[in-house]
Amino acid sequence: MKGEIRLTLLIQSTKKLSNGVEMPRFGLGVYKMTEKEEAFNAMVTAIKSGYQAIDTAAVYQNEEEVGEAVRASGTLRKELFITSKVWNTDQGYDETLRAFETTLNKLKFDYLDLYLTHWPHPEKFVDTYRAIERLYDEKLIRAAGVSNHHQHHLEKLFATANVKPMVNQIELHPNLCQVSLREFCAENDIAVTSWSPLARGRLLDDQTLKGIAEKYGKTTAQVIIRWHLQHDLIVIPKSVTPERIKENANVFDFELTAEDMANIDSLNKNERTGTDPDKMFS
Ligand SMILES: NC(=O)C1=CN([C@@H]2O[C@H](COP(=O)(O)OP(=O)(O)OC[C@H]3O[C@@H](n4cnc5c(N)ncnc54)[C@H](OP(=O)(O)O)[C@@H]3O)[C@@H](O)[C@H]2O)C=CC1
Ligand SMILES: O=C1CO[C@H](CO)[C@@H](O)[C@@H]1O
Repeated sequence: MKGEIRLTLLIQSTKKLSNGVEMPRFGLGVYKMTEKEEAFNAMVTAIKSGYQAIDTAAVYQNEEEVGEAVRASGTLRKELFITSKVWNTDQGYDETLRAFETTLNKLKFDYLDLYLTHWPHPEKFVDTYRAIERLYDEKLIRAAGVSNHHQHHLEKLFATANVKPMVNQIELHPNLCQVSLREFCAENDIAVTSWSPLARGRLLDDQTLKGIAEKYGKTTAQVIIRWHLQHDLIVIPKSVTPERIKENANVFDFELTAEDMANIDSLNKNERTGTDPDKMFS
């Protein structure tokens, strides 16, 4: 019990976004949680274990379960940070406003903490973000952001946006370190969230990571999550397995040395598990 309380306190570390909103550095990703009961149980387990953030999207088809899990968790809505995203087929100004309303209705919330353009649709991402800015101005979302945006997409947004995106959620893990995009985001005060932080499980048998994990008495997943946190990234590992949900959160009681951070950095191969945003719509 004592250990659980300690873990809960430790995982409540936040990153201050450019507008001053505190975003939890650690949360639960819920992609592929489409089986309703499994999704609901995983989300409740996470919140009860101290997770303060959930990352969903309209296309994940589990926004209802997110809302239900929040209400069933015994944690106040305002203690949690919920992100969702507008899917590609709903992009455009009016379409995004409508999609947001649907999302809010599914969640049965009266606001979202963060809303993102899921992918930069070449003809529509600027208008999509304009709608997200309107939602921000109307205080329906606490922070405005994007996902899968390269530097050139962000530069295009900067030319028209009144408010720079506060977050860019991109694929990022030791095989895809995204160094230059991370630097560009830092220069522009855009927080970076790592999606597929465990490379969808593909990195868990890596020998370098296994060796480092052994040294700290941690698992490979915990070492990777710690690597994200020490790089000032927001990290949202997904798991439906109760033990793993707890394991992934148990990363606040050790620190990787600079040498181990550099060893993990050296695993970079610029290798994606998902699609390059520039190829998503071609
Ligand atoms: N913006 C975007 O375009 C995208 C956003 N995302 C977001 O990022 C989140 C995370 O990315 P995701 O693609 O889900 O992949 P992750 O890198 O988080 O890996 C998830 C996989 O790793 C397994 N796993 C998790 N923890 C452990 C552990 N401790 N030990 C062993 N295996 C483990 C899970 O299995 P199991 O569940 O069976 O336990 C699952 O198979 C998504 O859920 C979503 O919220 C993801 C993709 C694109
Ligand atoms: O969030 C997501 C989950 O993964 C999907 C398949 O790769 C992506 O298209 C989507 O962006």
